[in-house]
Formats: sequence, structure tokens, C-alpha cells
Amino acid sequence: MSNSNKQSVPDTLPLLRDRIDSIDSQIQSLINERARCAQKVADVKLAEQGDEAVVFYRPEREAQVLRRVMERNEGPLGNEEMAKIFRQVMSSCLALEKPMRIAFLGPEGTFTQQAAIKHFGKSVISAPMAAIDEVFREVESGAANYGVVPVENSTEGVVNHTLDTFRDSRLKICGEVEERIHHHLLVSPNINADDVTHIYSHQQSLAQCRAWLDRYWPHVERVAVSSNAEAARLAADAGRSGRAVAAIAGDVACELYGLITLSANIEDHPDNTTRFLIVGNQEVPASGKDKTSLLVSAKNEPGALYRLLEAFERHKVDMTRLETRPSLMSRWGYIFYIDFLGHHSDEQSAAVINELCERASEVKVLGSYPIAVL
Ligand SMILES: C=C(O[C@@H]1C=C(C(=O)O)C=C[C@H]1O)C(=O)O
Repeated sequence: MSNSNKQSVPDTLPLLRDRIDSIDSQIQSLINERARCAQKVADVKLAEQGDEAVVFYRPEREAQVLRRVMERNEGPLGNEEMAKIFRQVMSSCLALEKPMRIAFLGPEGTFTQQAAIKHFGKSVISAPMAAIDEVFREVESGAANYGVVPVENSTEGVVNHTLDTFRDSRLKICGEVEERIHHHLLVSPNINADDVTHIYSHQQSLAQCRAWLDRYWPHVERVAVSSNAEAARLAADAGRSGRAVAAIAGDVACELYGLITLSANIEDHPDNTTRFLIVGNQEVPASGKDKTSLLVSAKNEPGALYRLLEAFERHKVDMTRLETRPSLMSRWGYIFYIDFLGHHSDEQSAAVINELCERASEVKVLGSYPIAVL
């Protein structure tokens, strides 16, 4: 190992370990000092907002903290690695008040749970739900503080069910998370790879790994089940009775069900990514780098969509996504889901929204929220 200050202290193992012990002790004191500060912030919020309405979690502030961590980072740890550490520090600080309850599309071990942990850190209470609309209901009823649902996948496209659920919901989008989806072939530790007779997974994951399966496991039966996590649970169950069943699932499910990885990252498209939304009861103030999602019903007349889009062009607002769904109210009517860069309180964004309101039959701001940091 290179040593630039050889004259002062020789790098011996005991000395380096002493130094690490002393740094750890300082980091620990500082983390606790930070936690005490966060507790004081909570006291101030309580004093200002009163017991009932108080919202401790501030997505815009957390995004700013993480962005700053990345901006000032000098390495050798990478920016993302460093931000992940701070993500968990904030999660632990916030949980000192009261751990948040996060509803997500379950069961335990899904990629949606992975996204929830990425966004909120590990110090939250997980509430797995059986369906997307149940996630919404859990948050609407106040039983959960926030919900996490998938909205689009780079290989498979939009999750229609999520978009449709927004029509009748008063929940706001409070954040977004992007997660690289890595699939692994998993088995129980007691199972021999050569004996595997069936591969279980969700239909989407089987599709995302089709070429790999065709190449390496052409003669093994593929079985579609309700989720990857369920596939992992079934593989673990089978393993206990000595049946050689494999599952395709992600890291969280692998760990949760005590499986081992036969082959890692088997997805056909290496940048297979899913975007998830955080839904809650809160309007999020601007963080400085935000996105806004709208639901717009166009009038059924010539040039209707053109007139909507023209407003974005004129105000130089950057549209990042446009999805069309059939309107349930009128046959051949459509509603559009539009994402753009900016916060609805920005001058330009507000100007666009005002014009859309004049030109469309309905405009619903689904939320403005910080652009995903991690
Ligand atoms: C401390 C605060 O409250 C919470 C905790 C944060 C933190 O630990 O940095 C950041 C935002 C909030 O979720 C705050 O609003 O500043």
C-alpha cells in the first residue's frame, strides 16, 4: 500500500486499527448529536403545528440533504454510496419520533419493498398490501403514512393500474424512486442446480429473463406466480421437502427466504429499471429540482392534444412523459398523464397549468415532488 507520510507514522495494522476506532467513536458522537438536533426540529414542528397535524417527514428537505452530500463528496467512497449512508442516518433520526408506516405492493420481498427501503431507509414499519388500490386505501384511511407503488418499467412500459387509481384518489405524489431491477436465479441451499425441475417467478420477470432462460435452462418448466417474492417463498418451501425448485427474484426476496444465488443479474436488458411513486396526504414544497405529474382530460375536438402540448413549448417547460389512458366517462375520450420538470408553484409551471385549465375539461395536479436523488 502506498504511504505518503512515511516519516510521521508507519502504517502498521495495530496503528491503523487504533485510528479507525478513534474515527468511529467520533462519527458515533456526531451521529448522536445530529439525532438530538433532529429531535429538536421535531419539537419545533410540534410547537408550531400542534399534535394532530404535525408532519415530521419532509421529502424536499431530505432530497436537499442528500443532494448536498453528493455534491460535496470527495471520495474515495462514491457519491451514491455516501448518500446511501446518509439516507439511513436520516431514517434512524426520523424514527426517533415515531417510525413511519409505509404501505407497499407486497408481499414482503418485492421490488416495491426494495424501492420503499431505498426511499425511506430501513427504520420504517413495512406494511405489505396485496394490490395497488389497497396501498392507496391504506394511506387514504390514515392507517399508513405513505404508500409505494410501481408506475413504469423500462422494458414492460406503464403500470396501468397505478395510473387509473389516481383518477379517484385524493392522494398526492410526494416522491419518486428509480430502481435498477436485477433478477437472480435462486434456490434453497440444500438443492443441487442439476436437479432443478421448475423455475417460478412473476410473469413480468420471466419475460425480462426470457433469452437467458432459453439459452441456459431451455428444458426446465417455467411457472408464473403472483409475485417474485411468492416465487422465492415457494422455492424455500420446496427446498424444505427436498424438491428442486428455483425462483427468479431480487436481493430482498433472496435474503428474506434464505435462498442462495445460482446465477446473478440474469435480466436480458442490463439497464432494466422500474420507477415507483410515493403517495401521501401531503403537498410537498419545492426542493429546487422537482417534477410535477398532472392528469388532464382533453376535450374531444380536433387539435385538443396539440393545444395542450403547445403551452409547454411556449413556456419552455420540459415535459418528461406523456401517457394516454381511455377515459372511463366517454367512449373514445382520453385522459393524459403528463410529467414535467418543475414545481407547480414555479412561475412557468403555474402559467402552463393555468392555460391547461382553460383548454382542457379537467386538470388535476397529482403532485410536485423532488426528482429521485438515489
Ligand atoms: C430534521 C428534520 O426532519 C426530518 C428529518 C430530516 C433529517 O434527519 O435530516 C430531514 C427532514 C425530515 O424528514 C427537518 O425537517 O429538518
